[in-house]
Amino acid sequence: MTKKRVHVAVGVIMQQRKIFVSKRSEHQHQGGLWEFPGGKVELGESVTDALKRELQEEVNIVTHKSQPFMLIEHDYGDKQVCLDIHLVTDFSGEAKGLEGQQCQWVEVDKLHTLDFPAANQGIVTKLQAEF
Ligand SMILES: Nc1nc2c([nH]c(=O)n2[C@@H]2O[C@H](COP(=O)(O)OP(=O)(O)OP(=O)(O)O)[C@@H](O)[C@H]2O)c(=O)[nH]1
Ligand SMILES: [Mg+2]
Repeated sequence: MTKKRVHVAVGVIMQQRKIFVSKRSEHQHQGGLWEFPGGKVELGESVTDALKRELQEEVNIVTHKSQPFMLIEHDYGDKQVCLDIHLVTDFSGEAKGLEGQQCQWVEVDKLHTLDFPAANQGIVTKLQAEF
């Protein structure tokens, strides 16, 4: 049986050494863990467009500038994901959870104190090494 493989646009929203994170709801895949906002890239959609759409839908911001940061392939067993992670360096609007999810701005230095899905470990490590 072939496993589902999902291409995900993920946004690291950064402002003055703080990063905006939200909590996945319990019923979602990897529920109850913190995440960088984002979601699935739809058929025929570019990653940049998917990122812009998801960030507007989930956390209320309009992305003006983003740049590729890293790509992570991870197999959860029940699901295989390809996280296409982008740094969001310019946006407008106040970041807030539009889907009832808990959100917070967290210092880069404190990112490792939050519980993220396993696939995110590499993102936290790279962010703390570079910023
Ligand atoms: N958005 C996001 N998804 C992540 C992260 N890390 C990670 O493993 N994922 C996985 O990526 C997959 C897709 O993301 P998603 O659930 O946000 O997709 P979506 O917004 O389109 O929502 P939906 O599932 O309700 O349609 C999930 O299986 C999720 O567990 C992360 O930091 N951010
Ligand atoms: Mg999502």
